[in-house]
Amino acid sequence: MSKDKLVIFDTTLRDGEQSPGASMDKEEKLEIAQQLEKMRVDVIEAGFAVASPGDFEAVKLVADTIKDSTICSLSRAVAKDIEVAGDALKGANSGRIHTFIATSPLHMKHKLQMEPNDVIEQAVKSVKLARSLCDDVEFSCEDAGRSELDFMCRIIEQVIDAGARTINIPDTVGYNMPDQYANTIQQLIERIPNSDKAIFSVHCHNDLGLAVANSLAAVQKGARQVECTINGLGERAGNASLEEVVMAIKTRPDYFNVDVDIDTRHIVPTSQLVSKVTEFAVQPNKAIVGDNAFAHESGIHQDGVLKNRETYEIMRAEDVGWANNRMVLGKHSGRNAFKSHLAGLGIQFDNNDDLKQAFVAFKELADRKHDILDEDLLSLVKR
Ligand SMILES: CC(=O)SCCNC(=O)CCNC(=O)[C@H](O)C(C)(C)COP(=O)(O)OP(=O)(O)OC[C@H]1O[C@@H](n2cnc3c(N)ncnc32)[C@H](O)[C@@H]1OP(=O)(O)O
Ligand SMILES: CC(C)C(=O)C(=O)O
Repeated sequence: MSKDKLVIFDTTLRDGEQSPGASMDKEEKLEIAQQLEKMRVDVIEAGFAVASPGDFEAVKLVADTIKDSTICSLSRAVAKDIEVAGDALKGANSGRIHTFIATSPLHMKHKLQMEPNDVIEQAVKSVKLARSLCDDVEFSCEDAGRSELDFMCRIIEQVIDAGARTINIPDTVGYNMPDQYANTIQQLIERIPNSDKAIFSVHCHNDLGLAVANSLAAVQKGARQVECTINGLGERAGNASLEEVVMAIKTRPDYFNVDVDIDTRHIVPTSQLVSKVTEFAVQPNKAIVGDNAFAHESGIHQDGVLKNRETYEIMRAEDVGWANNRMVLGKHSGRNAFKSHLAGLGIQFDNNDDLKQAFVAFKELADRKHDILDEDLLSLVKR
């Protein structure tokens, strides 16, 4: 049986850009969008067109240039925002207006200062306006993670009737636990009478480090779009990371009953581009795209990987865009990796005693020095 497609919606250029210090100009956004298109991302949220003249120009440039991915602009449930988003998207091959309004009691009372029924009315009006400008409309219940299920059922049923074709359920403040969030998605799909007319989407924040876990749990309960960002960039602690979501699905086809179209070989180059443009370094131990994600320094691991990579690697470095996996010689390394590395430098040992002696000298050096370079090894062997 063929698997359902999971839509990958990248919001690096919108929610990612909301990280303090990560703002991008239109040329930078276009360069990243081109890389995302190459990777075969389904939807690229290029910005929030009404936010500034520069962001309008950026969304417009991306919409006018990118042909293979759908280009999206965010907008509040406010007529002007929606009209400006529609204007910016006019040149798109495939455009999407994404409109949102908060649905949690806290946000409605204190931030919007609106009655719940008025929130529903404004949402419906906004979706209708967006549909008059664009066939593809997404609606988000902001702070869905702290919203009441009955109220979300009411508003979502009505926005679907008004023409929204993607319904996004953001855990805006990263408050939910995986089973709780997945249960919300399942309940919404089961209880909303017209839920079959829309794709349910998830958008998770990482305040408790659960953004990817929550997104994947929701996929198991029927979500068919995941909103995510490269390197997990995003407001506060960030969003679900695209590379982690995609590689979880690719690596565990036995577990997930969905598939993604992403060409994963572009993941590392895209991560490096986003890091260069935003000047946000990627931590070395970051899954998939960190420098150490496919590096081994411990002797037992190195020995295993030399015999069979699968002993300590669940993915191939080459499949996500690294040139290869890496063996790093250091204080935890063992004789097998040491010997194999020196063989790569053209050095063979005549007998076991020579190897033993060189290895003892290497361990002494590794206790003193952080990074062992090939020059260090060569001079050590000469001695
Ligand atoms: C969870 C998220 O990531 S939501 C997206 C967050 N991203 C951004 O805010 C980035 C872009 N934002 C901006 O450039 C500006 O905030 C703008 C242009 C949207 C609005 O700017 P301003 O008009 O100066 O309003 P300001 O930002 O101070 O306040 C927001 C106003 O929008 C209202 N509002 C907030 N969300 C919504 C919504 N989804 N629909 C309708 N109104 C909303 C607030 O209640 C507030 O209204 P008030 O001015 O009557 O009190
Ligand atoms: C506007 C929505 C999609 C959002 O970014 C959030 O709630 O975090």
